[in-house]
Amino acid sequence: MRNTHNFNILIVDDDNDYRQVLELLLSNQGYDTQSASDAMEAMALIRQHEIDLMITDYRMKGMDGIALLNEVRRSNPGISIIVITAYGSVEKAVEAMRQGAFTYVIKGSDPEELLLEIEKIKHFRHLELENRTLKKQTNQFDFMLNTHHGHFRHLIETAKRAADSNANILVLGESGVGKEVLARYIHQHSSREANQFMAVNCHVFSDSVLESELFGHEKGSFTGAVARRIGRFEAADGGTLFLDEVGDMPLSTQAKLLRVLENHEIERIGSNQPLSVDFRLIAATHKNLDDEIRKGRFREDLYFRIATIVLEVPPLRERREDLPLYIDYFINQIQQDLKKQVSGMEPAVERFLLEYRYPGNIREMRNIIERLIVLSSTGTLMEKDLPTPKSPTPATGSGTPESASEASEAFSEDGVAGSFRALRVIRQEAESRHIQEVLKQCDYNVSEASKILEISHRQLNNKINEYGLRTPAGN
Ligand SMILES: Nc1ncnc2c1ncn2[C@@H]1O[C@H](COP(=O)(O)OP(=O)(O)OP(=O)(O)O)[C@@H](O)[C@H]1O
Repeated sequence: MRNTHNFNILIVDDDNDYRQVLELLLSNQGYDTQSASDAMEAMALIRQHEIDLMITDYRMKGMDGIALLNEVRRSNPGISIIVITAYGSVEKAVEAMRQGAFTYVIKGSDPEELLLEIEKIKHFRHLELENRTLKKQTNQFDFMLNTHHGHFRHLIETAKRAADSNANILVLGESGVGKEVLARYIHQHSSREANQFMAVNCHVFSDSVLESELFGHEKGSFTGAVARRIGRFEAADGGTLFLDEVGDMPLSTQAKLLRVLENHEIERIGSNQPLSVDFRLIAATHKNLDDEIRKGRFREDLYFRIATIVLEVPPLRERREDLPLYIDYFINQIQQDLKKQVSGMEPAVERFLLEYRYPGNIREMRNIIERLIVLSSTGTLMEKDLPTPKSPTPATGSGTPESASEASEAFSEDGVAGSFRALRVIRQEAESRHIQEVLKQCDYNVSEASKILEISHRQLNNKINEYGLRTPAGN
């Protein structure tokens, strides 16, 4: 059974039988449904309920499906729309898509097709929500300009200036330094701000899926292509395309990307109709692309295309002067998010936060502070809730115990508190091994693995980064 909770679908059709069949089909899948036999009734229901998706017949007495679609797009632009049409009026349905319908479905076709389209809509809505949340976060990132680190300040100022141009930007830096945050910051300070920021992580898709993600495909262009799909290049039209982990892109896709950047045109897989696209590319990688070029794994001509401006984000451990700024920022943010008041921290916690080397960079600092706040029952951040051995090993090593032997050192270190920390380390190791095994089982398909592990796609990506797990393409 699909996870369909809290997804409210309005069915509009003057054909009672068809409407009832659809209602039955969708409520059997666990969706909440409302139904209306004409446009007026539909509009009344939209005013009363929070509707996520409207499925409307094209041809109806009175106001037809297209007029209803236009009315809903104007009054409730957040509602996704699918148009149902009879055989023979496909051009009209395509017109409906041009007017803003997500897709069309032919009456009497396999119901599984409709269910798949609904799944897709849910997926897109989820991405949009994530996008909005990240965008809200990005609004607060002007605090980055308060940096005390000369090179980082210069970098942010360059990013802001570069935002005005249309130049392709390459962001380099270790995992978790904030490359995506910087990319969003650039988008937000650019003239494309009102349009999409479309992020694609090249590392999480297998080679063929990556191409279909980027270019989209026509229905029937390969097994499993049950409906037309708009790719990310097209979806980023007018906005910014963020290609994360571009160093992991297979050579064949690199060649195709280069052509798109040269011609500003794409063809969906299974179509030979060129479509012009206009997006600004920001690419990012934690890899050393010079090395990759030398080893023949990255095209030099593509490098020159994507690297008009290169921004290299320094690791957090090289910006020690900024640690107090970030610590305060995250404590403020997280206490607001969790609605929990932080009254202070034990001196050992402060020492730790200021001396730790943060191999996972800003992402790791955020996680550590979040954990300290979640675990604190008194409002004071406590040493016992720190995730690693007490000594932060500021000068050498990563500061995170990486092996069972390090864990067992922590184990013998200081009685009960040490034992808890060691257990935590062992648990993290077990978790990392388990995730690696599941990934392997699923042939490194992150979506499939996240389902088995019962965590979100994003959480799994974070774990992959946190534990430095690499799929074969990343090795
Ligand atoms: N300047 C910043 N201000 C606030 N939070 C930040 C900042 N930079 C990074 N973060 C936090 O760190 C997390 C990681 O950032 P981001 O995803 O941008 O890093 P990344 O370098 O793109 O990582 P990866 O290479 O693993 O994709 C974000 O979710 C965000 O919470």
